[in-house]
Amino acid sequence: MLQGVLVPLITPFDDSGRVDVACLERLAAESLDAGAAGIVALGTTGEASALDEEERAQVVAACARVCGDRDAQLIVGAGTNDTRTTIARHEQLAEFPGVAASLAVVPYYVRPSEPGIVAHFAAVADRSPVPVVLYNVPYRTGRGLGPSSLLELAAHPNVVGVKQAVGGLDADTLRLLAEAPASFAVLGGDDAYLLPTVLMGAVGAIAAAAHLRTSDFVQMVDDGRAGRVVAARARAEALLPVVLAAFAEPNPAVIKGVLHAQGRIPTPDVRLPLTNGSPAAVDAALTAIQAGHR
Ligand SMILES: O=C(O)C1=N[C@H](C(=O)O)C[C@H](O)C1
Repeated sequence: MLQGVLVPLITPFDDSGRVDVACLERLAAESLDAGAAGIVALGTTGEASALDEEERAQVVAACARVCGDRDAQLIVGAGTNDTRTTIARHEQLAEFPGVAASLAVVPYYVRPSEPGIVAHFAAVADRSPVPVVLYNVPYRTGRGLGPSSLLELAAHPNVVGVKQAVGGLDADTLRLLAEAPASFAVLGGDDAYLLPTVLMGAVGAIAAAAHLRTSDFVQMVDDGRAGRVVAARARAEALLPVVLAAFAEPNPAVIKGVLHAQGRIPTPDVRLPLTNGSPAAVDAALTAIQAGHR
C-alpha cells in the first residue's frame, strides 16, 4: 500500500533549457536518502504540462532507475483533461518497470459533471496497467470529487488512493477519511494541512515543500501516524513558515529558486507561462528554511 511522504520532483533544466537528467536522478536519490518513501514524477511540481513526450519519458525512466535501486515507491502523473489521451498515457506506463501507481488529475478546463468525472476515472482504471491514484485538486481543475464519488471509485479494484488537495481539512475530507476502506490510501496534498489530515487517518502525503527539509516532513508524518502528537505538532509548526514561503508564488518557482541557491540544480528556470521565483520570495524561503534549523 502507498504510504509515507512522496516528493513530487521538480524537473531541473540546464543552461540550454534541456531536462538535466543526471541532476534529476541526484535529486530523487537525495529525497529518498533523506527518508522519503517515494517519488512522484510528472506532477504539477514537475511542470508536466510543459514537457514534450520525449522529455516525459526521460523523466519517468530516470525516476524509475533511482526508485528501482532503492526499492522506493514511484508514482507517475498521467492525467489529462481528455479520457482517450489519459488512457493512452496510462498504457505507456507499461514500458517502465517498477511504477507503483499513476496519478490522474480530475479533468480540468472542460468542467465535466461529477458522474462524468467518475466515468472518466472508471474508464482509465479499467485500462490502466498500473493502479490509479486520483488527484482531487478543485482549485486547479475547476471541478472536484465529493466523498460519495471518491468512495464509489475506491471500490474499483484498480483505484488505490487519492491525493486530496481541496485547500484545507474540510468536512468532505473528514467523511472520506472515516469511510474509505483500509486498502484505499488517502494522501494529503495540501502542504499546510498535512499533519491534521494524517491525524485524521491519511497514510501519507505528496508534498512539494518536502524538497526542502525532507527529513522533517518525513518525521512529522511518521510521528502523526504513530500518534506522537506533541512532537508532530512542534514539527508542523516549525515547517509552516517553509510551506508558506514555498508557495508564495506559483509552484514550483520558489522551490526551484531555493534549490538553485543551494547549488542543487543548475538553473532556477521554470517554463512559461510560469515565471521564475522573485529574489525576494526565494530569499524569504531560504530564511525560513534556515530559521527552522536553529
Ligand atoms: O506536484 C505535486 O504533486 C504537488 N503540487 C501541488 C501544487 O503545485 O499545487 C502542491 C503539492 O505539494 C504537490
